[in-house]
Amino acid sequence: KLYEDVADLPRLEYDYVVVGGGTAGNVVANRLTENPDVSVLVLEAGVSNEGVLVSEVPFLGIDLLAPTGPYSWNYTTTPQKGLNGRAISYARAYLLGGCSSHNDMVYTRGAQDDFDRYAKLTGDEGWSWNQIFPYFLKNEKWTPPADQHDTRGQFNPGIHGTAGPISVSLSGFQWPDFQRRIIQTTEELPDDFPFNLDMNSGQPLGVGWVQSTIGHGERSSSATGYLAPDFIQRPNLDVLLHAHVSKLVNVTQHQGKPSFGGVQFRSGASLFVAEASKEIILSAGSIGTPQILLNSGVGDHNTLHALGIPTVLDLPSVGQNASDHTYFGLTWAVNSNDTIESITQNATRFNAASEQWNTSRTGPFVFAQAGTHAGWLRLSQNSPVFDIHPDPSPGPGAPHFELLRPTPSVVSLFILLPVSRIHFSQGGSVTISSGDPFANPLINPGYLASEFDAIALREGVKLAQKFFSASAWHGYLGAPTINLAAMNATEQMATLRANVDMSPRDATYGVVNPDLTVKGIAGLRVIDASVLPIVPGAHTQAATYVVAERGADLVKQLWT
Ligand SMILES: Cc1cc2nc3c(=O)[nH]c(=O)nc-3n(C[C@H](O)[C@H](O)[C@H](O)COP(=O)(O)OP(=O)(O)OC[C@H]3O[C@@H](n4cnc5c(N)ncnc54)[C@H](O)[C@@H]3O)c2cc1C
Repeated sequence: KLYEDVADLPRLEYDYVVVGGGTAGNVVANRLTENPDVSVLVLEAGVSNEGVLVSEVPFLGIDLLAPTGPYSWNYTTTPQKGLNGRAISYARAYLLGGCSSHNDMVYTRGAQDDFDRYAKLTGDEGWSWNQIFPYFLKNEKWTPPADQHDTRGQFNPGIHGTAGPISVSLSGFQWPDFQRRIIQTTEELPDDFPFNLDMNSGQPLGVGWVQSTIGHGERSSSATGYLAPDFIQRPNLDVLLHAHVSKLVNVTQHQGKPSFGGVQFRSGASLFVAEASKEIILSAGSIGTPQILLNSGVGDHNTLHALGIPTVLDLPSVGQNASDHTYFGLTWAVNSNDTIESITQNATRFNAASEQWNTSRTGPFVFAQAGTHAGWLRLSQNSPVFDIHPDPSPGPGAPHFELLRPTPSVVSLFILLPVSRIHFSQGGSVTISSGDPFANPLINPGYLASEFDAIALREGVKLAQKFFSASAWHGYLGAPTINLAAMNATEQMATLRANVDMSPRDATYGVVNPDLTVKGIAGLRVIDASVLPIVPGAHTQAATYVVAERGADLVKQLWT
């Protein structure tokens, strides 16, 4: 059941307490409560996703991405060396479903090479592409687009799940002229921009149709999917909103290891403790999870000591090695009236679109503004960057960057995502600077921290320009609307992960073992995006879902 007020909660003792009702947390809660003998409490700091129109309507999702507002944690990064010392706003979802309730809904699994590298880095074949693949299918429910258009040639039905909780579909609204030009570009410049029938096959390179976590014209999130009415009504599952977790408490020793028996959280003006008899599972995401570990005395001893936090376990890797994709927008004017702006800046069309969505879940409002297509591309093998920097990608089948978000707009926007972390020392970090567990953490995504990132970004800009140089765009594309030389470069891409890294069981670095248990602590696991050892060359919600699906199985295996 979903609770808004702690006073209504039937109890404060459960088998499992899951911290964070986000993308991963709700998966774990759902799968564990498949067993009616098991009880689970989810503690979520944010608000309900119910009735939040900007979360439900794909077209309006872009409004949610503002880093401030009622559905955001309102974070700011530390000054970024790679951005000339600028600090930037950093969006993180503050509502049930976490980032799956506010993200761009782009569905990308990543490359086979990404997961095979995870298997290598953790020493656990269970994280390899072949063994993780069934979890993609388990998570997904392939759904016809809202406009029921003929999708042949736009995806490969053989690699999609049909019965999972998360709906995935191709766009249910079309921009025919614009889309035709994209496909024409893949035919005109196939060496640089080959067509890829389905970028979710494990071989993402090329340009293909974007798939989104949308079903029947609405956003599909971990809240709407994994906490759907059939699941949230389970008598063994309680979800408490407005429950801001501060730290883990009640330390005892269990088989020679420290163990936390309780989770302290703030609800209203008061503090409460929820107890877990089996495990506490941290699913608070790449910022919340390391912050809670540090608040609890699990982290670098010197940092903790300086802040007056007693060390429970000296684990220096907590919050380190963070990385994020970098976002860079290029814009052009277009000679067309069939644009996003023709809806957003025309009250009559906007209201008509709204009405159409309300009555039939069709029309422009089912379109997620993340774009109709995406391209996953590599630097040329002969690029001089490889003379000064080893190739950071996990293999020849993985991209160095993405060209995303070609949308029929007054501006056509591209995003570039250099994917370059190859060594732990290159990462950013999430840490704390205060003994107050409710103070905002210090978030350093390490944007453009490595020379490789900057060079790859420059090469990506050239590729984006080349894409639009195809004759397919003649007469359509106007002048660039930005002056590249005067640009400040990069905004948040917000796929931050890898600061509670998985590492082999016997490794002296890392935070969690391959089974996601926290090293050196009993009864504590991390199941969210923060455990991925290196950011995948993809948007990260699909990877997070499979981490959570496998993570839940690992918990079940231990306790049954
Ligand atoms: C702006 C933005 C756009 C994105 N777009 C895409 C996209 O289009 N496609 C894609 O694949 N990926 C996208 N991502 C990335 C993807 O959504 C995330 O990587 C993924 O959802 C992370 O899941 P998670 O479970 O680790 O964390 P989250 O989903 O963030 O869940 C963490 C939950 O824990 C809660 N929490 C945190 N701290 C506490 C605390 N102390 N007490 C209680 N609760 C707490 C949070 O409120 C949140 O609900 C985007 C991310 C952002 C931020």
